[in-house]
Amino acid sequence: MSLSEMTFFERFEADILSGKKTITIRDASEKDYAPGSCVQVSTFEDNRRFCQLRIDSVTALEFEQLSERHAEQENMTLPQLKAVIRDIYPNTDSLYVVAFQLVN
Ligand SMILES: CC(=O)Nc1ccn([C@@H]2O[C@H](CO)[C@@H](O)[C@H]2O)c(=O)n1
Repeated sequence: MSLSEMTFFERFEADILSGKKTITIRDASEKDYAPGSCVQVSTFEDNRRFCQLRIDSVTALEFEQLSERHAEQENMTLPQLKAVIRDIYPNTDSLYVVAFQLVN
């Protein structure tokens, strides 16, 4: 996927648009987003564009370092966040926290 595009599962759309979700945690395939750049955001399921985000930072993180702070920024509990990440990325512990803000 291009570095000016990002997809999210549709179930997170409302939290992103309301500003409740301000990070996403990805694997190494998405670690190269450039801080300061804007990305077009679409749903994973039907590729429907729903917003633009500005990338604030991309920070390496091991699964075991996931904290309550990350969960808060995901609008989840820590056990929920860990379960979601294990589900999406069952085969790696090397993750990246992508912090963003909504454009407009
Ligand atoms: C659709 C796609 O390509 N990939 C992903 C990967 C992750 N995420 C979300 O980021 C957080 C931490 O992983 C959680 O909120 C995840 O559900 C997502 O929505 N879409």
